[in-house]
Amino acid sequence: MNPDILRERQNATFDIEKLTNILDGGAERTNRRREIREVLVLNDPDFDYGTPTSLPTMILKLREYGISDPVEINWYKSMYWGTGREALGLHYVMFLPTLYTQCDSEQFNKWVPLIIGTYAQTEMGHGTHLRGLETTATFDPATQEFVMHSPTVTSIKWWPGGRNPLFLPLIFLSIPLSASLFDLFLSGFALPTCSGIVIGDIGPKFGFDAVDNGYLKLEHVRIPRENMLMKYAQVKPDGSYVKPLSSKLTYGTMVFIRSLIVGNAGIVLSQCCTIAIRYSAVRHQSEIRAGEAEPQILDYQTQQHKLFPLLATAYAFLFAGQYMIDTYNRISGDINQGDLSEMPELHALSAGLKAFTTWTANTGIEVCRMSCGGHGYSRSSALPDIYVEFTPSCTYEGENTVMMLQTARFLMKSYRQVQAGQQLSGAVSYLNKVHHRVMAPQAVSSQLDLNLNTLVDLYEIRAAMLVELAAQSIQQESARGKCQEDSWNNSTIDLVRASDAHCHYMVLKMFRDKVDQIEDPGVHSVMSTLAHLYAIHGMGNFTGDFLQAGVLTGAQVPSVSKCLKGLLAEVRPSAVLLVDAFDHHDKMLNSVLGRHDGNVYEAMFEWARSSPLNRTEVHESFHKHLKPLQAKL
Ligand SMILES: CCCCCCCCCC/C=C\CCCCCCC/C=C/C(=O)SCCNC(=O)CCNC(=O)[C@H](O)C(C)(C)COP(=O)(O)OP(=O)(O)OC[C@H]1O[C@@H](n2cnc3c(N)ncnc32)[C@H](O)[C@@H]1OP(=O)(O)O
Ligand SMILES: Cc1cc2nc3c(=O)[nH]c(=O)nc-3n(C[C@H](O)[C@H](O)[C@H](O)COP(=O)(O)OP(=O)(O)OC[C@H]3O[C@@H](n4cnc5c(N)ncnc54)[C@H](O)[C@@H]3O)c2cc1C
Repeated sequence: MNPDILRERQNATFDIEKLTNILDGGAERTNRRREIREVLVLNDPDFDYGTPTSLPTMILKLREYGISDPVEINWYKSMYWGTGREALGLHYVMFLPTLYTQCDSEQFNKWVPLIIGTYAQTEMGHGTHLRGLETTATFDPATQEFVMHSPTVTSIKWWPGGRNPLFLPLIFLSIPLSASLFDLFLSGFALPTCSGIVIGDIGPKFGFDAVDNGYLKLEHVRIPRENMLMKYAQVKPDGSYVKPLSSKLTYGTMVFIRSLIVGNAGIVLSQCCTIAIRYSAVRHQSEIRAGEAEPQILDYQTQQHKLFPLLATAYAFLFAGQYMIDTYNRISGDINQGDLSEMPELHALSAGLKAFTTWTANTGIEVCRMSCGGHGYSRSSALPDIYVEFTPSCTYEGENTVMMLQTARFLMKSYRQVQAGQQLSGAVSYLNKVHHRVMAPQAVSSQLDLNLNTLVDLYEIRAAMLVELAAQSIQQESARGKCQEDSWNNSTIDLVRASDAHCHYMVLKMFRDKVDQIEDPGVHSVMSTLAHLYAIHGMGNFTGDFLQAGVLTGAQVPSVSKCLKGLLAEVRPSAVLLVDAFDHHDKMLNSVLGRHDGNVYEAMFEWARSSPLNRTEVHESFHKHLKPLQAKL
């Protein structure tokens, strides 16, 4: 083991295993995760690490081991495929969940165990604006069939992931039977038997190469009436239409995956922090004091400033992911029982946190890569691949700006309710104080109060202030004679800013609530330091907001920076131990820089030598091209 890494792991001030247990949701979950990793994957003789041929093996193994819990599926898949993306991701996170949530019982029993499928919603002309989708589904009572058709070039289904030419069971979103509703259909196609279908691949992408995103053009293709997913809406044999309790129930799968993406952003950021911080502990470069040995780059304050706030953010997003999926499970359970009262709040929370966490993690991955210098740019670090696989999450499952505006819509509605004298509950209950001016900024002391509860209050006031400013912008636009829609559009910068601040407050509050639950003194102490770092770093990035909200004075601004530097120094001794607690296995990280033993240089040389380019001392291209050319000179 590298001596630097060894030294970093001495004198731990907290129990790493206990922190790993907290991240997993308990010691039993940690044991189960490791059992899946060590016994069911790494020690499985059939396991051929991450090669495409192992995909069918993985599916059969999941069934053989009876793994059906979504989280356990993800543990197994992420061990199997490491930081890459496997071709069946969409099957697991969209196709199956849609069948689970939108099929009636007869359809569920008929389809769920049997098929692999994709999710064809986006069209060439519309991805965000679902009410603009053009694919039609016209019911023919004479044959009891739906006629599926792509009337225009922009209606061609574009992007369905995992469009395996042999299996084409897919979930459709199609123009509705009635003007504002969407309905889901299972195609049941199996090529090449169906005529009227034109499919293909949309071509090379930025990344996401394990997934073959395709296109699908339908020319009056007929499918049985029974292929409409009929849990919430039905078309009767006589063609009569039974509307769902809410037209937004059709959007349920997107809310599910957005809820998963929040925690996934934390996982991906924790992977990158593991790589960058372990590497920074073994990389020596330049000098701090002339004549002395080159220091670990982790001892440079700028390197700590790059990485430690991201480390705190990774923990924050992992805890937010736990809160998000628990909230999703609770509210979707109520929806399943017909209680849709919290569906708007679930939509607003999942949409906002999906955008907030992916935007932040996306930027953070690049900071981790650049903090590793040239070796960070090498594929051996795994950081370029992680970035290329993660970055589309800012676009898919709801483009982030649009998602932030959906959250803003909920915040504006809530603000109006407070203005009308209503008492709010849930995540927006802090807006009640705005109305009664309880949010009047406290007379802040000359010293910045570092108590975590105080910091949460300051973020709450900042969010409330920005919500009020956005509402006032809309009101001012209306007062200038703008229609409601133009007033909204002319305020969307303010609206996104308000949603971002609302999500930032929510994430810090979740982090603080999780820290409060930690009983072990050592773990509580180090987590409390990270939560402070998360809050103070955000205050440094958005100082203007806090000044504008009147909760920070110009005289206090220098103390924010001073406090930040102190927290960075406080985290330094525990940095490697904090990434060890994420418990990412070397095989899954697949990173020369992030190895648990820190033996980077030896591994890097072996990695380079294993390249096909180095299979011979002199590359064949010399003999084939250069030598004949030289002979002619
Ligand atoms: C079972 C096994 C599971 C195994 C799981 C393993 C774990 C895996 C972990 C891996 C995690 C992450 C990896 C992810 C990899 C996934 C790869 C994904 C590939 C990509 C796929 C896709 O992109 S699929 C397509 C996605 N497309 C979208 O998201 C479209 C976005 N657009 C929309 O959602 C809507 O158009 C929009 C909401 C923007 C507007 O809708 P619209 O109907 O126009 O509504 P509005 O007019 O704006 O508003 C009207 C009112 O409706 C309310 N509302 C809107 N949406 C919802 C909703 N979803 N729920 C509830 N309410 C909604 C809105 O608030 C308005 O209400 P108001 O009261 O009138 O204000
Ligand atoms: C890797 C990847 C995999 C995908 N897999 C699938 C899949 O399996 N199945 C599937 O159905 N789809 C899939 N998609 C498609 C994805 O869902 C859409 O790309 C996404 O919903 C964004 O829609 P769009 O592409 O139409 O972008 P647009 O909505 O056209 O966005 C372009 C710009 O317009 C802005 N904009 C749009 N509407 C508004 C508004 N109301 N207010 C302000 N600004 C706005 C956006 O902010 C953005 O800046 C995938 C996409 C990617 C990148």
